[in-house]
Amino acid sequence: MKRRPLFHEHFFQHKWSYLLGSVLLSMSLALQLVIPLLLEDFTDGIQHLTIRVSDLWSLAAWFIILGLGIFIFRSSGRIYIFRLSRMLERDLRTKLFTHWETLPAEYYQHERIGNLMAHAVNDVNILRQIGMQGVFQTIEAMVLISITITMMAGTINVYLTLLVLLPLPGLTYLAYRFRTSIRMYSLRVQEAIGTVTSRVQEFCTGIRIIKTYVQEHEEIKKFTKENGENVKANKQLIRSNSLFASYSQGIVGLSYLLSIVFGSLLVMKGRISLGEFVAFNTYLSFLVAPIENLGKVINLFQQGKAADSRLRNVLASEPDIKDEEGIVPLKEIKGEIRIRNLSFQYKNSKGYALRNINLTIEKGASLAIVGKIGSGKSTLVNLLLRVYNPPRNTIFIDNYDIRDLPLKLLRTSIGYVPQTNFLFSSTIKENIAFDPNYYQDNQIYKAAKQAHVYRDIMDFPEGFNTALGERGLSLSGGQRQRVSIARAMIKQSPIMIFDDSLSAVDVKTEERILKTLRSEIKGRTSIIISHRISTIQKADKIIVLDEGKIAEQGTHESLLERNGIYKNMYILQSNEFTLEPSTLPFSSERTVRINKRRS
Ligand SMILES: Nc1ncnc2c1ncn2[C@@H]1O[C@H](COP(=O)(O)OP(=O)(O)OP(=O)(O)O)[C@@H](O)[C@H]1O
Repeated sequence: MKRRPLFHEHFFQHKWSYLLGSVLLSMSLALQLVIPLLLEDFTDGIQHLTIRVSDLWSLAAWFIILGLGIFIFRSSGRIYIFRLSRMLERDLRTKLFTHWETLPAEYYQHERIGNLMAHAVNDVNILRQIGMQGVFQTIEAMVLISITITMMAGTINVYLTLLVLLPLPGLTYLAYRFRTSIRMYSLRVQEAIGTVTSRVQEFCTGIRIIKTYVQEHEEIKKFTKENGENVKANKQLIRSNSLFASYSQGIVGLSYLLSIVFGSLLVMKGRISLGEFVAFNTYLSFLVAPIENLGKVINLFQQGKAADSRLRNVLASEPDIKDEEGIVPLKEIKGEIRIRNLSFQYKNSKGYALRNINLTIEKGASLAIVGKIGSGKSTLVNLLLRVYNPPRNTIFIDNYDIRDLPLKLLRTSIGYVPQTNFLFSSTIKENIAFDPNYYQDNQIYKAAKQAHVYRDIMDFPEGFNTALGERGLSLSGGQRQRVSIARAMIKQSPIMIFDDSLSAVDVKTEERILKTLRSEIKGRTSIIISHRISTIQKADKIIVLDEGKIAEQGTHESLLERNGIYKNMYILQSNEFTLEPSTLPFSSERTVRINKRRS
């Protein structure tokens, strides 16, 4: 279904508030239009010497009263309308953020962060400006132009009014002519800002690599080029906007010229009084700003249209990983996992990441996955978590196809420590208790102790309240991993997944953590991925993945008997160097060389 422009949605939702704001603003404009009438009387009074000193005082009093009235109504109308535009800004950002949270991981692989930021910042800002200046100046222009023209024609001279208005339809023509170019250039500006923002974001994230690889110059070159594109796009937009504004002023100037020449003639012929001539030109001066603003507003609406359509495109992207129709209203998961004939191919990839996987993990059992880099280990757990959707009828938990389980239940039932440990810019405590459930301090401390990071945290200046991230403390790789483990442990989930979660800690710490984890996760189903045999050798079952297939499976002992990939890995990682090269399975020169080097 085609979605209504976002600004329309907001406008209709708040139509009564906008009406009230318009009424307040219109009242201030109506008061403003009394001024030329006072000036007319005053000028005619001076010309005919009928004015007295007391009239001057009353005129001054009128001006003060009018000024106060204009001030009160205008500022309250302005505050009212501007407040609505801030609400629009808030609602749009919330809508975007909420929508982004529903989108799958895949979406973020294809979208540049800079583009997403440009949507959240620039596009939303443009729509806010429409709600602010756009609405305010449109109301002002419509009210002022219509009443002013009525006053000019009704109270002074209809022919002179028609004459000075003659050039003004040219403004509509101009707006039409510039419409396409302004919209096109503003789209280019927004895209260019997206690119520059992405570059800055990438630069900040990768600053260490850039410096260590001495790529500063190259990065500056790329940035300068993209920044230049941004300036070029802006220049084109400014050129269009300026040309439009200058032509508009020319048209307004022509109206003035006509008013002065023909108005003076009418005064000389006695068809209008000098006071009326002054009042007429004052009215005309009231028309200049709104007519000019109308031009700017038309351009702003063009930019808004582009921003609105970009935002609607973002909001139209459908999350393909969501609760599907007919989900089983299960409340709890026990933890038996069955995988049947699972093959999986990423959308943008040619080959299969997983091929014909068949596997059962009993409730409470532990499974270890080893395999070369890129053999499909993380893919398997990502499918289990439905970060990507597995094909139907391939992965079952407690005999339910995971596609039929409520997504929230599935994910809250899995304590997951990912390969890349992301910590938020908040306190350590908040990073550990990162879950919909509320946790007491002692539960947080317990999880930290289980992950063997409690002592490290207590050594930090503010313990668990120490801030991490941009303006806080940086943790070592091993500390990050252990905080991530604590985050997963606190959930007490029936299924635990550790994806290469101990790679950054030394072997001794690893041993201690594993010992604690084994006793803490007893009775829960666990999956441990690792490149280190030492991490996984005590698992109930070990599978060896090779190019997406299960090449071997069994216990540590049974796999060592097989003289296969697992045993080869074991020997390579083992510190036993007494083995003769001839006894090594797949013994290669490289294996022998490594062993010699070690000894
Ligand atoms: N999002 C993705 N899109 C396309 N291909 C992907 C994606 N993620 C992984 N792959 C590919 O799928 C294959 C398996 O990757 P996966 O990350 O599961 O391997 P892994 O065994 O976990 O590797 P590692 O030990 O390095 O973590 C690889 O060939 C990888 O390039």
